[in-house]
Amino acid sequence: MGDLQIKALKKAYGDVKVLQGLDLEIQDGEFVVFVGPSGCGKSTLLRCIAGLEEITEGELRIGGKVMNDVPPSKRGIAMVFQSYALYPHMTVAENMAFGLKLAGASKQEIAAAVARAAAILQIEPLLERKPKALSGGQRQRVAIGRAIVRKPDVFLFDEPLSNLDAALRVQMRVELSKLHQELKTTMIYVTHDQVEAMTLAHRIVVINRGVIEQVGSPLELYHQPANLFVAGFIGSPRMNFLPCTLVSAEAGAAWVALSDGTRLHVAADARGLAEGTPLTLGIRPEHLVAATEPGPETAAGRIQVAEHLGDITYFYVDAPCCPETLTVKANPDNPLATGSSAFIAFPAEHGYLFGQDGRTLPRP
Ligand SMILES: Nc1ncnc2c1ncn2[C@@H]1O[C@H](COP(=O)(O)OP(=O)(O)OP(=O)(O)O)[C@@H](O)[C@H]1O
Repeated sequence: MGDLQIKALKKAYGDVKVLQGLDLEIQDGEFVVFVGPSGCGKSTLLRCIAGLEEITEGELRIGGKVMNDVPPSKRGIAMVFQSYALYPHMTVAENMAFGLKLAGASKQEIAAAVARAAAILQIEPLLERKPKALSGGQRQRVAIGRAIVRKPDVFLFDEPLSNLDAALRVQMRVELSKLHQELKTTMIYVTHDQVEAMTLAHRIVVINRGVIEQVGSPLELYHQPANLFVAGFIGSPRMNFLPCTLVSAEAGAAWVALSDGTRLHVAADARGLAEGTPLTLGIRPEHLVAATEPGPETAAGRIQVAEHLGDITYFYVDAPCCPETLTVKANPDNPLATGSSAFIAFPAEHGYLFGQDGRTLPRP
């Protein structure tokens, strides 16, 4: 069975603590994606699961068995790397067969497994070629095929698509999703590409500095980020953050003042915090509204750059209410242009307030 339990897992290289005591459960058949900024420890966690790195402290179970001291080949896992790691002197078929051959499988078994994987990945016409005669996307398919033939309980993917061009990434992403639907095997996938994480995962694990910040479905993380870090990490372009102070709080609603004095109403529960408490207001680009005329609760600004992408327009707005440039996602028929004055509205129901500890204040 491909279920995993990770308990208080720590990994250190000498004095460098890379993973700081992680707890995580993964169900059999789940597609789980680890995301986080460069150096946060996501590959290290994957390599600890694979057995390529020793676990410093804590416990890893796969299928109920403690795996801490079990060698990689006995863990029931297969790993696909960014670099493909194919043997250049072997054909595609030989590359795919190699692991089974080492494990002592019969010729018939090997042939059947290779044929099945080749059919799933639609690489039958390539079986007799050497890796150098394949495109990047085809090589990655062979690397995945090599993992499939081993019928692992758990697939581990370490940024498998990052060497491919944008169009091929999209295509392979869809294929990986289909592959998972077909095999229904647990998949654990590391990426720094948010779109990959959002589209592939049942659950995303957001890691930051060796700590899990939040675990949840893509839309949970998007709509209910637990803290400022997750709010800023999930979603592209990023959520806008504005420093503000608390003016007053009632059940499910707070008034805050931005740095230019603009007062806004936000659907968040700030009761219990003192007036004047510094907070951060977060609001996503698609929820800000840029208008030509002022309205109630609008802040004045100027459009620094308007990017017209056809189906949508992005406005980058400098406004005294915010030290950072605001990003506004607008309809293409919005008449504002580079250099225009703009009035930015912050619909209360779409705002998030973050406390000084970075945690999201409760929302109604
Ligand atoms: N063998 C090692 N010795 C010392 N430090 C290491 C070693 N391997 C990794 N690290 C450190 O551990 C941290 C986490 O590395 P890891 O590769 O897991 O990050 P990551 O989140 O996968 O980043 P990226 O997206 O850049 O690959 C980094 O700060 C890295 O420098």
